[in-house]
Amino acid sequence: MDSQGATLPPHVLIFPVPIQGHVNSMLKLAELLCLSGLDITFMVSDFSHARLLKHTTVVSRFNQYPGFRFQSITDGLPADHPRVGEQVMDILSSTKNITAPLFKQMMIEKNLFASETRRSITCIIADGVLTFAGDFAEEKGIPLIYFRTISASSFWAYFCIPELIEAGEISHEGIGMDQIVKSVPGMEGFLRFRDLPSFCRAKDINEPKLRIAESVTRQTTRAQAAIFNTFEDLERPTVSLIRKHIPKVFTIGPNHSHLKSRLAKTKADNSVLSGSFWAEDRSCLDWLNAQPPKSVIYVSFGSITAVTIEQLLEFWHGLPPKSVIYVSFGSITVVSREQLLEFWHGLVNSGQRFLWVMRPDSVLGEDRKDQTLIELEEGTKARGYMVGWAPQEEVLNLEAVGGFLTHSGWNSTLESIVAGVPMICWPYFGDQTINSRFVSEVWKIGLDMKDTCDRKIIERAVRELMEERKDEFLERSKNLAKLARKAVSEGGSSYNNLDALIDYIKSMII
Ligand SMILES: O=c1ccn([C@@H]2O[C@H](COP(=O)(O)OP(=O)(O)O[C@H]3O[C@H](CO)[C@@H](O)[C@H](O)[C@H]3O)[C@@H](O)[C@H]2O)c(=O)[nH]1
Ligand SMILES: C[C@H]1CC[C@@H]2C(C(=O)O)=CO[C@@H](O)[C@@H]21
Repeated sequence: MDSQGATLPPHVLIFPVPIQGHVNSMLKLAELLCLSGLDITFMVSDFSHARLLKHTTVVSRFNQYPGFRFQSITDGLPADHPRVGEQVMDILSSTKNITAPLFKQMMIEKNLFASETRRSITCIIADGVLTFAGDFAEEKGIPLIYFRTISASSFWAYFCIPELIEAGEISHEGIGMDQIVKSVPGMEGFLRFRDLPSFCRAKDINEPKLRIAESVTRQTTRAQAAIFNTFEDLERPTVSLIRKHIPKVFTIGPNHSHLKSRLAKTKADNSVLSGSFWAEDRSCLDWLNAQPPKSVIYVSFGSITAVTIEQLLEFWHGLPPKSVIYVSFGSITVVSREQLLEFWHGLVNSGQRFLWVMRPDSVLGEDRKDQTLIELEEGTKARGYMVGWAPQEEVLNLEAVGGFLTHSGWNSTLESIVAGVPMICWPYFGDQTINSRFVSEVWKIGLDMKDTCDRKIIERAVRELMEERKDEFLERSKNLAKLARKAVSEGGSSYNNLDALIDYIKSMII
């Protein structure tokens, strides 16, 4: 590097798993690093890139940062792959088998993205699940930091899979799902078998999902450091245990709130960029603003969850009168035309007002918003509101929203915590089953109805959250929200940890 090059900033490659929840939090990290003047190459799948270009303002947003570039690459799945429900797991094998060799070739051919104005990559921040990015970093001697986008507690439970297997605590048949798990240190008091990450619900200890979760998590220790989208006051005991295995752990979250806090110091506009893969319908904000304070429950199952129509009908029938419901099936759910109609009738017959998020492409066999959906929208207007995709973070911060019925994806959980909104959790898979246990038993800011989908249970849960125990839930949620905001403000733990991370990245330039 010549004398001019010596003054160039570090150049970080950020590489998320191309799924909504992962891209969202890693885009926020990218902007946080851009604000500190680092050069960033953000590697994203062709599929997600096209979605971002179509539905967000990423281009104009990142044009403000001359050191930022997108680089797209295939996710290895055919264009028409649904990327929803359980099938989302295909992304792990397709990226490993197809993306990995292309990534390696691209990195070599492009000389690690070096140019006149940019160093070659000085550090890779890879999604903790993308082990091939770690292999490449190791092979080329490039400093590696893993960013696992789930909670520290979920990560820790995955990390303890070998101990769970050793203690015979994986195959819980005959033991009972409500028995307490003993082999996850720090969680002996409250973690039941049903709360373990869903991949631990294996009949056989050699089940591929279990073994992949174990190996992917354990290999994190080869990185020089790890980043978590969490904050010390939220998960301190678990983070301390992780630090015994990975000495450099940077807790810098909640990323969306941290970005807002940093933008407020440096830019006139501190609005946080949406990384939505779908077009946000902002008209629901006006509708929500017209509702009484804390009267609305927001329902969203994130971007991967797939539910059956029977389960959905149970939800709608169970909701109490005079509560307004926000309904979102996230980005992954698909239903048939017939199921959709059944669902809609169930919803309308339940007599509730609701705000319903229904993606136009979520009806199986329909590529466009067809007549059925238009009719449903019309019919829904009488009782509520329907949108294709919501600006969730903004929705949660509106005065009208008093509860969030969520699938407990980690971003949704953090967004609800920052907004001080109590949750009813209906986890679908993976890390979500742990998150929901922490919401109900550790932070006590909501209810966990995992493994049930019964109208009576739902009705009871909604009444408990929105009426009977409303004040205590709101009080604790408000307190936790304060701690989250403190963490990302100047002098807070996440704020300081981000500064330390940036110094660390600078120190790694060879
Ligand atoms: O109508 C909607 C619904 C969702 N969102 C956003 O989409 C994101 C969804 O993220 P998350 O809540 O984490 O759900 P998933 O997309 O399902 O997340 C995947 O990735 C997460 C992070 O690894 C995991 O915790 C989850 O289990 C996994 O399913 C959030 O930022 C939401 O604000 C919207 O903007 N509008
Ligand atoms: C594709 C899913 C398998 C594991 C991933 C994950 C994680 O454990 O980091 C969380 O949620 C899913 O999006 C990912």
